[in-house]
Parts: sequence; structure tokens; C-alpha cells
Amino acid sequence: MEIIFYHPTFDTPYWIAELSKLLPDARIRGWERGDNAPADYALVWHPPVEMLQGRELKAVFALGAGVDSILSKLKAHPEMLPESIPLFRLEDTGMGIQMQEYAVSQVLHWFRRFDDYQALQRQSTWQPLPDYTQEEFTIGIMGAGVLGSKVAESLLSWGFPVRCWSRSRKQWPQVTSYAGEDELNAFLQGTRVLINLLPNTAETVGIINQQHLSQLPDNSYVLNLARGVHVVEEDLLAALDCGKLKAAMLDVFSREPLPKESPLWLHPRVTMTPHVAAVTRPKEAIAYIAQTITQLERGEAPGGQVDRVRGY
Ligand SMILES: NC(=O)C1=CN([C@@H]2O[C@H](COP(=O)(O)OP(=O)(O)OC[C@H]3O[C@@H](n4cnc5c(N)ncnc54)[C@H](O)[C@@H]3O)[C@@H](O)[C@H]2O)C=CC1
Ligand SMILES: O=C(O)C(=O)CO
Repeated sequence: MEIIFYHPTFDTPYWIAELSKLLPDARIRGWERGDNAPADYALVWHPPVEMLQGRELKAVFALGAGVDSILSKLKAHPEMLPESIPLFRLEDTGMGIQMQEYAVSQVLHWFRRFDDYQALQRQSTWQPLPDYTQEEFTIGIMGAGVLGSKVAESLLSWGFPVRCWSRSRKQWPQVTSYAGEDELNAFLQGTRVLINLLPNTAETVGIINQQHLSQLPDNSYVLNLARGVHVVEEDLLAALDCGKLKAAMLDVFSREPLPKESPLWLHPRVTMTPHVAAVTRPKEAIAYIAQTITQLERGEAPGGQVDRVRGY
């Protein structure tokens, strides 16, 4: 079995060495321009078109959870990957715990009013503030998939009311499930902290916009952990400035790196991280890919296959 690997920043020799331990019969090589030798599987992130085009692959693996970049490249270059070749993505593989850490720490930061206390500290003001209660801090998770479910679980354990919104209704213990466009407004109207974990698809681009933000209660919060294109940044800033939103924490942006001139950098109630909410953990990802390849070789149907029409 031949496997080719391409990632613009990962440590290719490490990935090859670790994957070889789990797939001892495979010959694994880092792909370089000009390499047209046969391959059965390709492991990729932002692959050049020529890496995949014209190959008779058994499957392609995206080395992350989101497949928006590879699917948008496929729109422009459908010849890169015929429909008959399945595309797999990473499901959790250590990203769930990272999303839990991120969401729980930020929700608790807002819930315990550390943002307000930091503002008071800057004015040298000693001023205890009234506590918030869990009942007034309903968490609304958009995107009830692999990562959304992990985040829901962790916030439930801190006693917050949790609701989720997705395409189809979920039966999760203690979580109120809203489904489809018809229920989006009702979902938003009872959400105090909106956490976005949707995939980037034609239906979800720009979904956090003026119209939807206006449905949230006043003094709400937005935590964007998914993709920058979900948020209309001017609408978010307007919502912060009119008091609809109390604060926003953003990990992802419509343009990355965020341009220096973006007003988000200096807004006093915006905090940000540079797209690090959950990164690919090599050990877990390698074990997952090795297991999936083994299942494919046995003729089984493993999980994690992307529905290219649906877009995630
Ligand atoms: N900031 C970061 O570091 C990272 C961000 N991500 C982002 O998180 C996203 C979610 O990842 P997973 O949970 O693994 O994806 P997933 O595919 O398991 O879950 C997606 C969820 O969104 C829902 N959904 C999709 N389209 C919808 C629509 N039009 N309306 C309502 N609900 C819809 C689905 O029903 C599903 O519940 C990824 O696509 C990626 O963009 C993932 C990893 C790291
Ligand atoms: O895996 C993904 O989709 C990511 O965004 C990694 O940062």
C-alpha cells in the first residue's frame, strides 16, 4: 500500500514515522512537486491540485475537522478529486477536549464577570458586583456535531442550561434541541451565550448577522470557534456598540491573519486568539487515520466520510 502525505507546516518525517508504526505494510512518503508515482491514500491539508489530480486513490484524508478549504478548491478544480473517491476528515481526535477547555474557560470568565472586574481594575475601582445566576446564562450551541456535543457536555457539568441548533433534532439528555431554519429565532431568543461550531457551507456563511444577532437577549455574548465567514464582522461590531452584545471572543476571522487595520483588534469588548481553538493532535489523528485505512482495507465502512453535496 502506498500513502502520500502533504501538509504545509506539519513535521512530515514525524507523521511518516508514527504512521508507519501502525501501518507496517504501508510505504509512506512526503509528496513533493513532480511526484506522479502511484498512491492508494493521500493525507492532505491545503493540497496543490496536481498532488491529487488524475490519481486512482482509494481515499483522501483531510488532516483537520473542517473540509471547507478542500471543498472550495474542488469547486474550482473538480478534476482534482472525482466523486468516486471518498474524502474523510478528522472526527474529534483530541479536538473535542480542546474545544471544551476553550468554551468552559471563556464562559466561566463571563459568568464570573471577570471582564467587568478587569475594566474596574483599569479604573482602580474596588467594587463588588451582583452575581449572575446559571439560570440567566443559557448556552446556545450552533452546530450540534462532534465538537458541539463535547462542548455541550462540558458546560452541562458546570450547571448551565444548554440548548443546541442543528439541521436535524438531537436527543441529548438535558439539552434542548432546536432544528432547522424555522426554529433558529426561537433558539436565539433564549440564548445568552452563543457558541458557534457550525461547518462552513453555503447555508451557514454570514449566519451570525444583524438579523440573527437582534434575536438574542440584550447583553449577550458570542464565542466563535468555527470559521470567520460565519460572522458578518460589521454586524458584530454594531451589536457590541449598541449593547445587544456585551462581549465577543473570536478564534477565527473572515481574513486570517486578521489584517492590522481591522477594528476588532482594538475593540475593548472583543478578545481573540489566532485560530488555535483546537488544533490537530498528531498522535490521536495518526491512530484514527491508521484505523480508518485498516477498516477500508477490510472492506468495512468507517465513520468520518464527508458528504460532498452537503458540504461537511
Ligand atoms: N477554530 C478551530 O480551531 C477549529 C474549528 N473547527 C470548525 O468546527 C466545525 C465543526 O466541526 P465538527 O463538530 O467536527 O463538525 P460536524 O460535521 O460533526 O458538526 C456539524 C454540525 O453542524 C450542523 N449543521 C451543518 N449545517 C447546518 C445548517 N445549515 N443548519 C443547522 N445546522 C447545521 C450539523 O447538523 C452538525 O450538527 C468544523 O467544520 C470546523 O470549521 C474545527 C476544528 C478546529
Ligand atoms: O481542523 C480544523 O478544521 C481547524 O480549523 C484546525 O485549526
